[in-house]
Amino acid sequence: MSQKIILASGSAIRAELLTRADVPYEVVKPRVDEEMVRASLLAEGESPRNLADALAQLKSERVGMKHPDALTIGCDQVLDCEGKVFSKPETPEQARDQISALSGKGHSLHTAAVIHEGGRPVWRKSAEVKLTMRTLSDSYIGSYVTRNWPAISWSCGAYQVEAEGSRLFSRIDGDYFAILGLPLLEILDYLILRGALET
Ligand SMILES: Nc1nc2c(ncn2[C@H]2C[C@H](O)[C@@H](COP(=O)(O)OP(=O)(O)OP(=O)(O)O)O2)c(=O)[nH]1
Repeated sequence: MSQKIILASGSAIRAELLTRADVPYEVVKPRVDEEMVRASLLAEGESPRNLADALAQLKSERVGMKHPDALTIGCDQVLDCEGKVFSKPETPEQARDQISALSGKGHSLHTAAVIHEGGRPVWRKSAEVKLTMRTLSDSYIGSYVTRNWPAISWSCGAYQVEAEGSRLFSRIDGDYFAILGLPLLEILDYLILRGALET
């Protein structure tokens, strides 16, 4: 019986990526007030990269402490555009405003994952993806949001790069899976190294 793997995340896309890779795992959603932690760390001047790492660690810890024998994966993703941090849009209007703010510019997605076992973090990975968004017309942004709401409400960038969102970008530098919120290949590497997955 291989070691239990827990995904401490409510993210459907993260779960989908593990399922598609045939990883045996359970989901246990972390009870963390992300917005409060995010606001306080940003107020202290924390960088987007370190913010994502701190939140990923908090989520993996919160769940992992209750499952010390498991490998518990916590994740987080922060979008940074010219020093402004964006979160998942709550309304189509917020999605339109957010995409308008990113239009014609570059932004970074900072994706972090931390694995917790036996009461402590045993592995971590941070990945940055740089994305260059085309200059988009207001009418296209409006129709994009209308066509893709509410699916894009679960993305911190208000886009789904695996769907119509690919049209928004002229260039992407970085790992595709990290855009979707999970440094998948690096996590699989570690799970194989630990003998939790066979190859
Ligand atoms: N399907 C899709 N999801 C994306 C894309 N870009 C970002 N995301 C998702 C991945 C994450 O679920 C979400 C980033 O927000 P968080 O890191 O706070 O995760 P979330 O609140 O979804 O779940 P969690 O905090 O782990 O319970 O955005 C994309 O292009 N396509």
